[in-house]
Amino acid sequence: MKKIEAIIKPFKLDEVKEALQEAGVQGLSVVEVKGFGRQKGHTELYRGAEYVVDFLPKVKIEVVLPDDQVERAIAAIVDAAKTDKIGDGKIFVSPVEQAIRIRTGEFGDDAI
Ligand SMILES: Nc1ncnc2c1ncn2[C@@H]1O[C@H](COP(=O)(O)OP(=O)(O)OP(=O)(O)O)[C@@H](O)[C@H]1O
Repeated sequence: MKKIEAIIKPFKLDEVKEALQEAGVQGLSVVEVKGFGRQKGHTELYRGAEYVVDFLPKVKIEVVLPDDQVERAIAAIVDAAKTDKIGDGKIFVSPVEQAIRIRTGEFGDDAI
């Protein structure tokens, strides 16, 4: 299993969620975050206003999925989240040791 953490522009959340569902993802978590990337010091548009990039509001999607779904999910996120402007976001992938579905007691891929 792997965990994908995708930090995206907030207005792209619905589109990315739908793309992930189409790619077979069964569940995910969303966290509101603030951050900056390499482009600090530049300005970025957020809801029609121009911000000097310090800490910009972003949304982080966390999804744990079987190894064989990772490539498809990444492609779905990139496709849905891309605007070709700075601040489009980043995707991080890390290994997950175990998952447990509390109600049923299932483990591993069966629990996702
Ligand atoms: N190395 C990192 N570690 C953790 N979070 C990061 C990292 N880089 C970027 N982020 C998070 O991702 C968000 C989006 O990054 P952003 O797209 O601005 O990166 P960038 O490198 O400047 O790319 P771009 O050139 O497309 O703007 C940041 O606001 C921050 O929350």
